[in-house]
Amino acid sequence: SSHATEKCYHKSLPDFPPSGDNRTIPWGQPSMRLSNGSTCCSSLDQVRAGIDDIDAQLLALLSQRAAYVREATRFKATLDTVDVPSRDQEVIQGAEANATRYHLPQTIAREVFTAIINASVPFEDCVFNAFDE
Ligand SMILES: C=C(O[C@@H]1C=C(C(=O)O)C=C[C@H]1O)C(=O)O
Repeated sequence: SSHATEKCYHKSLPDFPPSGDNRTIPWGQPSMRLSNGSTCCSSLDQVRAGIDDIDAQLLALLSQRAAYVREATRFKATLDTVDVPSRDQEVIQGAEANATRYHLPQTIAREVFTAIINASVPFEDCVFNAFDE
C-alpha cells in the first residue's frame, strides 16, 4: 500500500529508530472516514468520544461471546477438558489471519484474541465448578 502507516498493520511491526520529533499538533491530516460521510477527527475529545462508543459496542459483543462460552461448558464432561488448546489456537490464528480484510492491525487482533481466550478459559472453569445438579 502507498500509505505510510500501512507498515503498522502487519503481524510483525517494523523497527524504527526512536523518534526525537517534537511536532506542532495536530500534525498530518484527518484520515478516518465516518459512516455519515464526514472525515474524522478534529480534536482528541472527538477521538475519545468515538472510542467510548466503540468500547460500549465491544462490551455488548463480549457479553454475547461469554454467554456462548458458558453454553460450551455444558458439552464438557470434566474440568480437565474445558480448555481445548487446539481450538484456542484456531481462534487466535483465525483472528490474526482475517484482520487484514477488516483493516485491523494484525498485532491488535492477535493480542486481543489471546486476552479473550486467557480470560474465557478461567471463566469456563468457574462455570464448570459452580454447577450443582
Ligand atoms: C468455548 C469453548 O471452550 C473454551 C473456550 C474457547 C473460546 O473462548 O473461544 C475456546 C476453546 C476452549 O478452550 C470451546 O471449546 O469451543
